[in-house]
Amino acid sequence: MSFTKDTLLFDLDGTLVDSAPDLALAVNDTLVQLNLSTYPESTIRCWVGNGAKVLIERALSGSATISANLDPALADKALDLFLTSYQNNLCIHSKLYDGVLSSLQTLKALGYKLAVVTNKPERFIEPILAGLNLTGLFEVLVGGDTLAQKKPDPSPLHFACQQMNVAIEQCLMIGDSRNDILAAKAAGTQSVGLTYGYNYGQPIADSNPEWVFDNFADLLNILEPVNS
Ligand SMILES: O=C(O)COP(=O)(O)O
Ligand SMILES: [Mg+2]
Repeated sequence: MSFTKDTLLFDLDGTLVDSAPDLALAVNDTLVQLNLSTYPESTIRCWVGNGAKVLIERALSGSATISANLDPALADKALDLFLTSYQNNLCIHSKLYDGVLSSLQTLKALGYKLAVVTNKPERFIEPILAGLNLTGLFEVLVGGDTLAQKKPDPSPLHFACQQMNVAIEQCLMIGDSRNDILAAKAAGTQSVGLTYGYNYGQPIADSNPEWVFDNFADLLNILEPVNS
């Protein structure tokens, strides 16, 4: 299967960047400051995907399912601590997945418009891209707090399209999480699911994206030069 699209919407965490080590450090730093027990990175990895607020609420609950008894004041305080801790340590251990930089450069050279649509707070996107040498590749950066809704809601995808003046049908969404695939389906466009990311420890194929790839560079096999 191949197709002609000219705009690529990329998820960030678990797709371009393995950010879980730094997210886990900030989560555990927060828990230590609150005199609560910490969790292994392998556990925290499975809590990433719905933005900072949900991540810290899962950590306070010790589970992917947020406790109904969670104290809202504690959750607010923990979120503040987490955001400060993460802000100060965005790119200590985070790294690009194999093939990301060269593939993005190739796709840009092939004529694609590139955008990031992440559930991560918007303020963190640019510093992380800068820390990993991805500055200047993307036309638009949409964060989890850019709009009132985040993925799996389709609004951030539509917003990215409006900013780039393209139709949603011209776009392909590329992500590691069911939130990316659900958002693409709700927006009415196709998606690629990458198997190496977070997705709550579940296979991304379960969400039925049009393509499933094990490596980021596999994208190059379906993307021909724009207007070729
Ligand atoms: O930070 C998160 O919870 C998820 O971010 P992502 O949408 O880039 O995967
Ligand atoms: Mg992701």
